[in-house]
Amino acid sequence: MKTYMPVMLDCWGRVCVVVGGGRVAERKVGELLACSAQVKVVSPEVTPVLRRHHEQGELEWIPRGYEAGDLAGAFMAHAAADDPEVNRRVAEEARARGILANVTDRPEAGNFIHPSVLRRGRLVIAVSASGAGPYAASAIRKRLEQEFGTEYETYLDCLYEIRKTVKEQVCDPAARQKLLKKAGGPEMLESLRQDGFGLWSAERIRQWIHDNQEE
Ligand SMILES: C[C@@]1(CC(=O)O)C2=NC(=C\c3[nH]c(c(CCC(=O)O)c3CC(=O)O)Cc3[nH]c(c(CC(=O)O)c3CCC(=O)O)/C=C3\N/C(=C\2)[C@@H](CCC(=O)O)[C@]3(C)CC(=O)O)/[C@H]1CCC(=O)O
Ligand SMILES: NC(=O)c1ccc[n+]([C@@H]2O[C@H](COP(=O)([O-])OP(=O)(O)OC[C@H]3O[C@@H](n4cnc5c(N)ncnc54)[C@H](O)[C@@H]3O)[C@@H](O)[C@H]2O)c1
Repeated sequence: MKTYMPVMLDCWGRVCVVVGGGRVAERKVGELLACSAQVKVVSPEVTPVLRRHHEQGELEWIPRGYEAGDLAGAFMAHAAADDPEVNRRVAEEARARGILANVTDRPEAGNFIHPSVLRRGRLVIAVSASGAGPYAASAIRKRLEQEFGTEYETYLDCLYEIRKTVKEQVCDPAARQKLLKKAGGPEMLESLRQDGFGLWSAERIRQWIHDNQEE
């Protein structure tokens, strides 16, 4: 069985080329735009959603078929045309350039696959069936959607601020570690729940540090 390495890629501002402009390309572009990639779509035709992204200046659309050289300067490529021969050529160019490639009709020709993704602000839950079947990954993601509600977005925003303040204000490594461990634990989620998931003020954070340092 093939096992994959899960990673969180920083695509911000990096050129990511998507060859094809259909339903599958649209899904992959959605994920790329969510992480602020610089998206370039090469396809004679695109879906209305992709066209709208283009008109709003959110991506570059090259309205023609793929040509060798289209991947120049790219960080990542997606081969999502409905022509296997085109996808094969895209995969080949990506391999020759040593860049990341997702090949939608023949995953083994590329070097990464997409998980099913649940986002709650900073919380990202990615589910993969490692190629066994996208419906299974999607169904598991939908179950997790029930458990991890929108409150997790505020929870992690708060945690981010608390961690920043602790790192600025608490010099002793042992005390710092104790606080950070506590902040990441289940009690913090409960405290925030009791406060109605409002973002804590700087004063409230200082108070929390003070209360929990003295214990
Ligand atoms: C999770 C998700 C993420 C995303 O795409 O962003 C995703 N596919 C999704 C949907 C979906 N895919 C397919 C259908 C039609 C139904 C069906 O055929 O079953 C639907 C349903 C729909 O479209 O509604 C068909 C399909 N998929 C692949 C092939 C080729 C092959 O397996 O050889 C074929 C046959 C094509 C054909 O022959 O026509 C390949 C891949 N699809 C993957 C991911 C990767 C493995 C993921 C894993 O196993 O964990 C992998 C390997 C590569 C990749 O794409 O990265 C997303 C769900 C998002 C969500 O709902 O949350
Ligand atoms: N991995 C997945 O999640 C997944 C899911 C379903 C289907 N697929 C596969 O993905 C591919 C695309 O499926 P779809 O449903 O988006 O198809 P689609 O018919 O909706 O879109 C195909 C797109 O490819 C474009 N295209 C055609 N020739 C091209 C060329 N020479 N250069 C660039 N673009 C070209 C078309 O203009 C169109 O925009 C198919 O090969 C399909 O088997 C993958």
